[in-house]
Amino acid sequence: MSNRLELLPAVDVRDGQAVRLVKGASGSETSFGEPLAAALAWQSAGAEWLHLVDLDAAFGTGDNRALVREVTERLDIKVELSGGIRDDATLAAALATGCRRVNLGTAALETPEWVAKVIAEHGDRIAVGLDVVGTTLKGRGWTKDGGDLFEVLARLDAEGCARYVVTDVNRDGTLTGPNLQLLRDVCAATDRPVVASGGVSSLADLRAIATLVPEGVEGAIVGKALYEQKFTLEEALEAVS
Ligand SMILES: O=C(O)c1ccccc1NCC(=O)[C@H](O)[C@H](O)COP(=O)(O)O
Repeated sequence: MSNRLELLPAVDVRDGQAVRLVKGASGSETSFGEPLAAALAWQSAGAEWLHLVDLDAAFGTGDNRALVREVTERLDIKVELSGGIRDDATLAAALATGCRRVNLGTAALETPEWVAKVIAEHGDRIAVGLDVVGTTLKGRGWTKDGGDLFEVLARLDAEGCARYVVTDVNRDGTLTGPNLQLLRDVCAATDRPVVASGGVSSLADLRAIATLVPEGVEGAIVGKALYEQKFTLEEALEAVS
């Protein structure tokens, strides 16, 4: 494991547009234009990863599959793909985009046998998104309760899950800072790498997350702070280098 925090700028897509939500709530979108333009801008700024979310697929309001495939194909950097990947067909379509890995969320809560099977088949191309309010997991676009964080984490660890993307839903898109205690608690409960998501507002937040690399935090997803120009991606990469 590297001792440098990886940064994953986020492009969340709703109805063909790059958007930011507040606490993941459907209807709270602010639009930031073309997803491909945003992704190419992060790549030019030095990103090694893109976190790409199909929000329509996550919410069950359609999908942006063609656009997600186009973005993934046009980039040279690694892509982590999230949103609505819940069965063989959606997983096959997601992996066929050429993304480096996918995040499963709802499926880990609702169809655990299938998730165990695809973890066994695809190894570290599968990550699980642990999206929580308190210690209650959220599925179906973060709208439905789905069990206890630490019980599900223990089960996924036993099944060989390679990596977790941990989001405090109440911080997501709020620019109120990451939930560092949640990240510490998850790292204490698993030996798998953790990607932090939600709430980053400043370079100080990124430096604070970087102090958790020795505990198991591997990366941090950054969305709204970049779109609202709280700092540039170049500054962020410098801050964690
Ligand atoms: O990732 C999902 O599947 C998802 C589902 C429903 C609502 C939101 C979802 N993801 C949001 C993100 O991954 C954000 O891009 C990320 O947490 C960045 O948050 P922030 O830096 O606070 O804008």
